[in-house]
Formats: sequence, C-alpha cells, structure tokens
Amino acid sequence: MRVGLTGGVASGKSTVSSILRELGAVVIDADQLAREVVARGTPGLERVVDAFGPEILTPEGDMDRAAVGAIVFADEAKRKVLESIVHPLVFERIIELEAAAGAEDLVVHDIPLLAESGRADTFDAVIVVDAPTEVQVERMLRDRGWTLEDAESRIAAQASRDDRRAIATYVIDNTGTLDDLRRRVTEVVEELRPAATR
Ligand SMILES: CC(C)(COP(=O)(O)OP(=O)(O)OC[C@H]1O[C@@H](n2cnc3c(N)ncnc32)[C@H](O)[C@@H]1O)[C@@H](O)C(=O)NCCC(=O)NCCS
Ligand SMILES: Nc1ncnc2c1ncn2[C@@H]1O[C@H](COP(=O)(O)OP(=O)(O)OP(=O)(O)O)[C@@H](O)[C@H]1O
Repeated sequence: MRVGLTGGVASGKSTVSSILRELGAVVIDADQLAREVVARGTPGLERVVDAFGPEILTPEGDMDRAAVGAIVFADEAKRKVLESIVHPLVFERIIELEAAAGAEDLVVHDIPLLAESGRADTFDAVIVVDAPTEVQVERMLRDRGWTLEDAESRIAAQASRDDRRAIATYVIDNTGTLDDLRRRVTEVVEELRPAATR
C-alpha cells in the first residue's frame, strides 16, 4: 500500500515519519532526497550553480542551504527555477526506491509539496499533518532559529491549510503533545494495515 504524507512546514511531518518507521512502515522522504540530489559533486548541484552562480556554494563545495533559501523564498520565479532542477531528480529517485520496496510493505511517501503537486490521487491514502499557522511559526522560531520573516515566507510559498486538508484521507492534528501525536499515528496505522493486507 502506498500512502502520501504531507503537511505544512514545521507541522510535524518528520516526527510523524519517525513514528511510522518505528511502526514498521518504509518511509521515502522527499526532503532528504532533495538534499541527496544536490550533494557536493553531483550533476544536480552543478545545474544549481549554473542557474544561481558559484556564490551559493560554501568554501567546502556544498550548497549553502541558508543562502539558497533566502533567495528562493523571497522570489517565486527563482523558486520555480530551483524546483525545475530538483523535483525531476527527486522523482527519479522515488521511482527507484519504490521499486525496491516489498509488495506487502506499508510505503509512506513524505512529500512536503504533495498538495501543490496535483499527484495526491496517485496514492491509496493521504495523511495530512495539520497544525494552525501560529503553531508552525512558533516551532520554526523555537527549534530552527529562523526569523519571523523566514517562517512567514516559507508558509507563503506553500498551499493553504484548507488545500492540504482537501486531499486528506486522514488528518492528524498536531497541536497536542508528542504522546497525543504518537497515539493518533498508531490509530491511523491500525486503520491502514487491514486495508494493506486485503
Ligand atoms: C531552498 C532549500 C535549499 C532550503 O533548504 P533548508 O535546509 O533550509 O530547508 P529543507 O530543505 O530542510 O526544507 C524544509 C521545509 O521547507 C519547505 N520547503 C522546501 N522547499 C520548498 C519549496 N520549493 N516550496 C515550498 N516550501 C518548501 C518544506 O516544508 C520543507 O519541509 C531547500 O528547501 C530546497 O532545495 N528546496 C527545493 C526543493 C524542494 O522543493 N523541496 C521540497 C520537497 S521535494
Ligand atoms: N506535538 C509536538 N509538540 C511539540 N513539538 C513538536 C511536536 N511535533 C513536532 N514538534 C517539533 O516541531 C518541530 C517541527 O517538527 P518536524 O521537524 O517534525 O516538522 P516537519 O513538518 O517535518 O518540518 P519541515 O517541513 O521543515 O520538514 C521539530 O523541532 C519537532 O521536534
């Protein structure tokens, strides 16, 4: 069974992914793949440098993620350029990893931009991690050291909460404690598992 997992920035997707892994799911993480395809020395990074200039490299030759983030979350056209390089490479890797998963596995695709992609209906079910905007902002400021402007520009670059909830088979509300979250994720997996073995 293939399940899409999405949620706004800092809604708690990665936390839900780790709980799902502990519960035995195979998780394919688009954010992680988006890092791998532009790792030091890759053709992907070369294309990003061609588009954005060598100033987006650190002295060690890695992509300076904070610098690229500052550029693309302030300018939609530049964000589209970056996405046009990174997304097809991520998509290729997703296909490869999916082919390697067992037919009986619960395969969860953690895709931050699933609502934006128009691909939600290619999954057997979609889990949306949901938290009010104020909670997302509070977590970004508290845990990532971002400024209010950084936080708001990422939220502005994403689909609305309503757009995400509209594609959900299951909404996981993440306004409570981590224990509440774990309970809710376990409940959703219990509902998914019988469907997976049918
Ligand atoms: C701009 C980059 C370099 C910033 O890196 P940084 O380490 O600060 O953030 P990270 O990659 O960990 O992403 C954190 C969160 O930001 C949000 N985000 C990332 N890219 C985008 C985007 N293109 N549009 C909207 N939100 C985004 C997501 O909620 C994501 O979970 C990086 O996010 C990137 O390469 N983005 C383009 C690729 C992409 O679209 N990735 C998202 C899904 S594949
Ligand atoms: N229920 C919760 N209570 C308190 N903190 C939480 C809760 N859920 C998640 N967090 C914290 O909020 C932050 C954001 O969570 P997480 O990294 O899982 O979000 P994300 O949706 O994966 O973010 P991104 O879109 O940036 O990848 C993390 O520091 C995480 O530990």
